[in-house]
Amino acid sequence: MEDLQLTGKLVVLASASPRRLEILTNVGLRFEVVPSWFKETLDKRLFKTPHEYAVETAKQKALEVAKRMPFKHLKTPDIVIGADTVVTVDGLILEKPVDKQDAYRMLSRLSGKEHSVFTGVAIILCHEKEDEEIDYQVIDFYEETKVKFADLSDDLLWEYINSGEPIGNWGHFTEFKPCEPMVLWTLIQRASPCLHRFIEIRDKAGGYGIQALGGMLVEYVHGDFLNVVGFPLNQFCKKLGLIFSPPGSLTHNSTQTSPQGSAVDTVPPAEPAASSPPGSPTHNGPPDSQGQNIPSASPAHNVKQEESGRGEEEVPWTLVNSLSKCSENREAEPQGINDPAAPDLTSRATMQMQNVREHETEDSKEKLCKMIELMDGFKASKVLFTASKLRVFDVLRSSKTGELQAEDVAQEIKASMKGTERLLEACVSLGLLQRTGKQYANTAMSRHFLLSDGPLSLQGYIQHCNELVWPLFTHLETAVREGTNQHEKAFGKTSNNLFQDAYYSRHEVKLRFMKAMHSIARVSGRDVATAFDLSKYKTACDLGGCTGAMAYEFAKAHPGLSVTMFDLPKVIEMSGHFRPHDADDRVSFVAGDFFKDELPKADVYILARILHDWSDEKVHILLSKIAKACSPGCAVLVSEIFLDEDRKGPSRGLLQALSMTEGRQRSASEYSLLLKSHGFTAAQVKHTHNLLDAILCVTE
Ligand SMILES: C[S@@+](CC[C@H](N)C(=O)[O-])C[C@H]1O[C@@H](n2cnc3c(N)ncnc32)[C@H](O)[C@@H]1O
Repeated sequence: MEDLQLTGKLVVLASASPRRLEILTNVGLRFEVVPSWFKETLDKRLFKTPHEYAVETAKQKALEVAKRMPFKHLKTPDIVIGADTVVTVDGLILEKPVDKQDAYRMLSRLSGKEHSVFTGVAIILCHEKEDEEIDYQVIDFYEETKVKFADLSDDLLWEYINSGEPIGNWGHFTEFKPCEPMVLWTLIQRASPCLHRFIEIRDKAGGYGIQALGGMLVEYVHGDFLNVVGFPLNQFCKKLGLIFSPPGSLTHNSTQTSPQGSAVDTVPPAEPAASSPPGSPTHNGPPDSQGQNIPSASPAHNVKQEESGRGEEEVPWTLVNSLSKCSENREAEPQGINDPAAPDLTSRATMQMQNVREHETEDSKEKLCKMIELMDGFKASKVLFTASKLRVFDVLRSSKTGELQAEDVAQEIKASMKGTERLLEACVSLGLLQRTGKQYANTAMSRHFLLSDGPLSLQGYIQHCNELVWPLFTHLETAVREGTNQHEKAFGKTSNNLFQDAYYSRHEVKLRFMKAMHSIARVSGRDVATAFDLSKYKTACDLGGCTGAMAYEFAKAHPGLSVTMFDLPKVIEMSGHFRPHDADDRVSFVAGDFFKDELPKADVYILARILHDWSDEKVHILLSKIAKACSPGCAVLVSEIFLDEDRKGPSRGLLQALSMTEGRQRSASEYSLLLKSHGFTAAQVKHTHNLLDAILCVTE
């Protein structure tokens, strides 16, 4: 039996469930946790069977993460695992109770009866194609386990409900942050709903947790016990074994014959992760009987652990392989406490207490992980800044094979061998580079965002962070004590007007600032430009449009729209440097000061990253001027980082506020109120899940 490994692959669990995490961790799988944002709102009536519903939900959860990660986390996973567990009884699907009454309703329905627990699992294989589009292949299956509850008195039920377990006995909410390297710009990009966000873990389908106190309610379990806990490990391992079997040994017959159902689909890259009912192209589509859509573990994947630099605790693949080769037929023998080998009730209770302790340990490990990440965050950021500044990513790209040894890189970047090696190794650990043997190469994420001439290059913004934001943050303590911006301390110069005094006083600083704005506008511009239907408008004016990157995105997205880009004369004189090769002549440039000069006439005024920079007083001056220039039906589109309504995130916005001069960050409803006070109403808000969100309001 060949040993197969997931070495070097980025495996992601798209679930915040500590139980799933524990089950997979226990078998030695190394993975990251990125909880899915997919809302479990599929219409159950559209599904013929409960397992179809669970499988579809699992698939949508996993796809949402697979599609979000390249943009929000700046890395493409190799494998994303999604799961959804439902309990069914009397033809009803029970999910997670929302409160104690709901838990009582569910548990009393289960009392004295046998019910089924279905877990749908989706394994998404992500393949980056040559054009950097990503192919998603879906392997899904489900597992059913039958569980019988004893007759439960009301007193017992309430005692159990009041223990807190049915709706989360480690607190209803837990602060969750997966263990990942914290790179400043990763933070900036993805912190929003992922970091510092409270994620519900009261995730007990049917309102009980069999692995803890809820186990005492159970008379018998027929089938996979771990399936009831939340993840059918046995069948999952078999499927993994099939997927990563050596070429030739792959069979997909199981997708047609397995009683537990399994399907292989390819999802087109452009497809949104929206909910889709069964029968949609991605649901239970025909399996690829030739196996062509399934990647096999090629010898290249079987790199030795010491070469890969990852994974000393690999999955015991011999076991996984054996499982995968086992007959697909389920064993008819019941498992659980009817099984003579199963532990008696007392020892089960002891095991459950042990489980509680293990969960607590896991919980504190997660917290420690987060602490370490926070403590080391600045080092990671500086590694990124330094590697970018030394052009490490460009140097690797320019080599013939796309990979170089440390000494060649050292020579190219004119740095010491020892220092370069350390830098490259640190980059590998942060996912910025990959290493095979002694050869270093860019990762997909670096190719995407870190090459200086890439269409989505963040180099400009990274250098701005390095040269301007970093020195400001070294004076954070004073900034907090004094409540002021620390430009003078950091740069030996006061800045009353951020742009005139700080950014535009020297040519190279201005160019750097413009490059920074340009890179953010290139990365976020399309999502902002397509956030709303602007087809009824003919003209737009992008106030403070800087290099015009956003204006070009609007022109591209709206064929009937002409866009005037308006900015200070010092900026307009340089904006030609940033003109795209396919520049649209519907974009024109006007120089002026939006506080003092007359504004160009337009149907829509765009304010992208403008309002947060100014005091309330100046914001009102600007909005009054826009309101005056508008005729009825005109609109204002504001694009900013929108704070959550409770101002608890995203940290990207709140961290940025720490180095602000006179401005401040606002939530969508604060922007809406602000605009309303100038006669702009009927707010439409778009959270783009990119760097900037958007709000559109119209004049009455
Ligand atoms: C934070 S940048 C945003 C750039 C651009 N809107 C974007 O999203 O990429 C602010 C812009 O406002 C411009 N700006 C600042 N003060 C201005 C003024 N008084 N009149 C016109 N533009 C101004 C700056 O030159 C700069 O381009």
